[in-house]
Amino acid sequence: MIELKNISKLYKTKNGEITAVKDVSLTIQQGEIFGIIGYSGAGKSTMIRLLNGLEKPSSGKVLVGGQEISSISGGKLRAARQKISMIFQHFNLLWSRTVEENIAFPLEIAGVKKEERTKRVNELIELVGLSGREKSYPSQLSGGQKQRVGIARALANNPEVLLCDEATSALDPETTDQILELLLDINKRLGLTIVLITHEMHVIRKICHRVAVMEAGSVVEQGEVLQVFQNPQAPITKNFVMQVSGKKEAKESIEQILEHFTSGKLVKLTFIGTKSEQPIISHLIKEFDIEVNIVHGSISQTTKGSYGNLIIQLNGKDSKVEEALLHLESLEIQTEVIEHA
Ligand SMILES: Nc1ncnc2c1ncn2[C@@H]1O[C@H](COP(=O)(O)OP(=O)(O)OP(=O)(O)O)[C@@H](O)[C@H]1O
Repeated sequence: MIELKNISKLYKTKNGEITAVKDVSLTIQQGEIFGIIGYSGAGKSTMIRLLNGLEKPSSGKVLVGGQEISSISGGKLRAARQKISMIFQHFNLLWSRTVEENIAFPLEIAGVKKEERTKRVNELIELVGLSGREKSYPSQLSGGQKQRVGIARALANNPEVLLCDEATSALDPETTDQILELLLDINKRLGLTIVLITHEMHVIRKICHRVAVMEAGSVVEQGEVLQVFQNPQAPITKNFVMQVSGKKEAKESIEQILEHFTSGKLVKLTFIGTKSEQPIISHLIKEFDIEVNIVHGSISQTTKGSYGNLIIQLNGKDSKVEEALLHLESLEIQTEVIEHA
């Protein structure tokens, strides 16, 4: 759906040249949610502007739906950009227009007739969960509701690609989750390709299928989200993964328990892509007649299953504990005995 081939973008400034994007190649599949993560100045916004044709690359090619966005201009570019929509960190709504008038705006520009426009606006309001707020002004809405308007407006002309520019960075954690769930739902229902840029690994974990990590203009790592979480390579990726893995707390918990550790085995379980519905712990207790104490846990959901670690203390007959460990391995949960008394 989207292909970036050896893209570089240089800016000439008074103090010399700045390379905002350096030889980036990426392929984003149709229907995929693809995340680009990086700290401030990594080149994420420049990437978004290259993707929607607002900027031309200094070298390389940008293809969206087979069309080379980076080499067209004028009417052709405007037509191509109709397939690419965008939502923003600060929503960019028209403050003097109501919710329904904001959503109708791109339809008016596209010359859609009044009757059809009203029908489409109603569908979109329903889709983003804003029924009852049609006549409200943006100033009367919460941040989450404003972003819902932004999403509805972005979807008005049935785009093929939705670009999200730090779309949840201005929202509190709970509202962030609600908006991310809405994006996931829209991706599933409409098969829309979503590209999002963010500095928060939580956003990547929650909804992305694949991720590219950017640093100083380059993509330093890319891959399936679960794989990147499981085995981050670049130091910056390790930092991002730490944002959500709770590793520091785990270390402290282990140190604390080791001080008083007198019986059983202390085992670290690593879940990668495990189905969270499985009642693993209660099954261990019932089936193997052992005691299980949870010492520390940090398990997160990704679109491809659970990811994370659980540190448990197992007490019981040696043979039963061994059987329990074998059982866990049969469920493709990695086990590592950290300590035994
Ligand atoms: N129009 C421009 N002219 C000159 N330099 C620019 C321009 N746009 C971006 N840059 C520079 O390119 C680099 C990448 O900027 P960019 O805004 O793409 O990063 P970012 O990852 O989006 O960061 P942030 O989240 O802070 O916006 C920075 O060093 C920035 O100063």
